[in-house]
Amino acid sequence: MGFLGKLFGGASKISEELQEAIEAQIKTYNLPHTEQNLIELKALKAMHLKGDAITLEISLPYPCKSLWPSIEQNLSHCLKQLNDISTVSIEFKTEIVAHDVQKGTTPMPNVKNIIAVASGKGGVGKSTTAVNLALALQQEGAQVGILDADIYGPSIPTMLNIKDKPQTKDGKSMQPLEAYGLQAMSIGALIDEDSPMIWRGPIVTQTLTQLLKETNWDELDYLVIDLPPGTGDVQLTLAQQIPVTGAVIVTTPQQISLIDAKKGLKMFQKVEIPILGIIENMSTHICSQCGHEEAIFGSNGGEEMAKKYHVDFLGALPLDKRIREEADQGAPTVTAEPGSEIAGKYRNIAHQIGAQIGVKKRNYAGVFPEIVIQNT
Ligand SMILES: Nc1ncnc2c1ncn2[C@@H]1O[C@H](COP(=O)(O)OP(=O)(O)OP(=O)(O)O)[C@@H](O)[C@H]1O
Repeated sequence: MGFLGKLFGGASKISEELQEAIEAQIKTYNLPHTEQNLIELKALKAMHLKGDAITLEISLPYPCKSLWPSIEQNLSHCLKQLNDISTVSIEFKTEIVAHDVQKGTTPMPNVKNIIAVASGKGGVGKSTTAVNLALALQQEGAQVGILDADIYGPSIPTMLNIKDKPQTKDGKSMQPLEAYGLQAMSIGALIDEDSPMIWRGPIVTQTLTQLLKETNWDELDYLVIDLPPGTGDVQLTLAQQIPVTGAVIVTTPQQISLIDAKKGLKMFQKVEIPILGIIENMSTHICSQCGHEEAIFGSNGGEEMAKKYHVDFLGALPLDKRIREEADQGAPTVTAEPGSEIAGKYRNIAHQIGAQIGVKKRNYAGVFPEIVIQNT
């Protein structure tokens, strides 16, 4: 007896044979960026069969709204292979849960998953990548926050055009700032733009941990943290103290950046934070005048590094004037030009990150999915 049959074999009016056939068809399709089907992902919540029309209620564990039409098409194709089914409709929802964090840390009650964005070297585009990814995750259906922990160059308020200072309701905690549907907090919002950051390590880590914990994040699925560049004591302490679900490393393809990115990778491995993957930024430059493509910083460094260290290569972003201009103007590319090829690249990376987290171990005992079959 199959999975659906085991649950409802006695009570359901649908023949056991049809249940098994439906289950077998569903199992032939793996969801994008995962190697799991709806049943393995515990994403199938209910099925209704009326005559030869079937409706599936599915709840995906990662945000991918722009992929829903193709998922629907693929599942319809699989189910329509059965003689008993001629119409398939799907009701989608996104339901992101909290996943495991590294040993020695406790998950935050109002933040389900923290994604740390790091780079070994400064200036490789870590903040630009972090903010575009946060926006992409949010556009795809998640509740997202961004914490600008880049003490040496807090740039998120500029990139999100945030001019307000954080407010407090109780004198103890701060309300997150808001932009484009994102919740945001930045060390930059609390300090004078022109004051040099000459704090010592322990003060930096204490301030950042406070900033994280004393912001009233509102039920976040993901909090993206833009870490300070480098792999020194500050970064190591943060990696040990912040409950992180996974880390993303941003690098340019050039050797000098890759050497530092490897140090970053090893730092996360040391504190047992899973690496979600490597992003190669400023991969190639496409001339806005003649369209000529040039690998200014060398080619494929990030991809080769990912292969060597057995981590995922999440994708490459070109060195493109628009990415800089739009971030400088306070509307990052994913928001300014959501239909552009570049925004598509950020979205693709966001899907992979979400999917990787979605298949990780949950930080509570997984509940057996409640599947309801109705035959009306
Ligand atoms: N793919 C890209 N194409 C064009 N410009 C980019 C790209 N990525 C980032 N930039 C630009 O490069 C500059 C540095 O980017 P960013 O501030 O994101 O780097 P960073 O790694 O966070 O730096 P730091 O951590 O040292 O503050 C910015 O002016 C940004 O607009």
